Amino acid sequence: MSQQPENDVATEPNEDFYFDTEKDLFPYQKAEVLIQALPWLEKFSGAVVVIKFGGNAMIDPELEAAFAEDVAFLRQVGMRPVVVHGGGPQISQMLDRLDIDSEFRGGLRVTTPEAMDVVRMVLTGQVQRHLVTLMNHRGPLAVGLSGEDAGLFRGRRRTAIVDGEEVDVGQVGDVSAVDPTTVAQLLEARRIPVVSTVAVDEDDPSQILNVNADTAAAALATALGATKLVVLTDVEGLYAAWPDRGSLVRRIGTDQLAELLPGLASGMVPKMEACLRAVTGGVGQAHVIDGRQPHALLVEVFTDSGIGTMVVPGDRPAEYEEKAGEKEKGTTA
Ligand SMILES: Nc1ncnc2c1ncn2[C@@H]1O[C@H](COP(=O)(O)OP(=O)(O)O)[C@@H](O)[C@H]1O
Ligand SMILES: CC(=O)N[C@@H](CCC(=O)OP(=O)(O)O)C(=O)O
Repeated sequence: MSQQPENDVATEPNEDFYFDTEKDLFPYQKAEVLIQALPWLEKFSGAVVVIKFGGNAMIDPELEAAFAEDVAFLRQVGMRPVVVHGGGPQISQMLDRLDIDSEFRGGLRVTTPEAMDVVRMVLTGQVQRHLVTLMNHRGPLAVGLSGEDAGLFRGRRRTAIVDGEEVDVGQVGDVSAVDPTTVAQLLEARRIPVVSTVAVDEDDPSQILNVNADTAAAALATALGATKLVVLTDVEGLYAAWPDRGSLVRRIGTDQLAELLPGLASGMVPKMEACLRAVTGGVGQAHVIDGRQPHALLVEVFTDSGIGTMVVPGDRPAEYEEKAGEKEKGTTA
């Protein structure tokens, strides 16, 4: 999806964020940071957090390493992180190398049987393996799973909507059923599951389907009764009037998000749909945050102000950047 034209106007990450904690923080400020984290450490102890890591964030090795550290940190302080990864740019690169045509319609990759082989190979054989190895630098905790494993994801073919018309996009599906047993068992064993988003076709179990990773992350978060879904992307969050930078939404209720959705441009649609589905499905809160900022995940979870866009249940008018107060401490599922 990152190939879409909206990306041309993506905002630049804030360079001021890069600082050296040893040089730039006085010792008492370090203590301040730790103290600020305390209520969140208490609140999220034992919480299941599903994190969607997009293919765009994986292009930068430093960001990837920071992400792996953040996930290890969450696990180390007693949370139960689950990583669901994308890999759109990596799939496109491999399709190009193999000279296989690839295009997106309505935000979904048109997936021929030949392209599906490449999607499966890149997601489970390349991207997932790479993330598992990276995360295991800090201890042998990460275990890779595909949606094909132990009935994790079953799917149904879907079409795309382009200019109001239904369009066939081939072997592309929506998640129709999730069996989270194996993921839950891994969490129980204090492992970190790393999930690729291929689903078995419910109507023809000899076939597999390509599922958008945001959609799959939401389905898994719902099935696990997760406390939080966090989607990392390449923009600060949801802009209500994209690309007007003054319209960054800090917090929004599901009712208002449902009203906003039909007017959104395609890049944000699967992400906001995923947040909406997860929170209406019982996940306490969903966040879209800027994966271009190192340690964005830790900032979101452990600081009072949080970052990005937070989706909460029910009727809450959108709050914009300057109006947002302290982030809401959602209910633990
Ligand atoms: N209303 C909006 N708010 C924020 N970003 C938007 C909006 N509409 C479209 N976009 C685009 O969506 C992009 C994120 O989607 P995508 O590229 O598919 O992300 P990812 O690769 O992380 O899945 C942003 O970079 C931006 O260009
Ligand atoms: C159906 C569909 O479009 N599937 C996506 C799956 C990967 C994905 O969603 O990756 P990102 O999160 O990096 O975009 C694709 O083929 O690119």
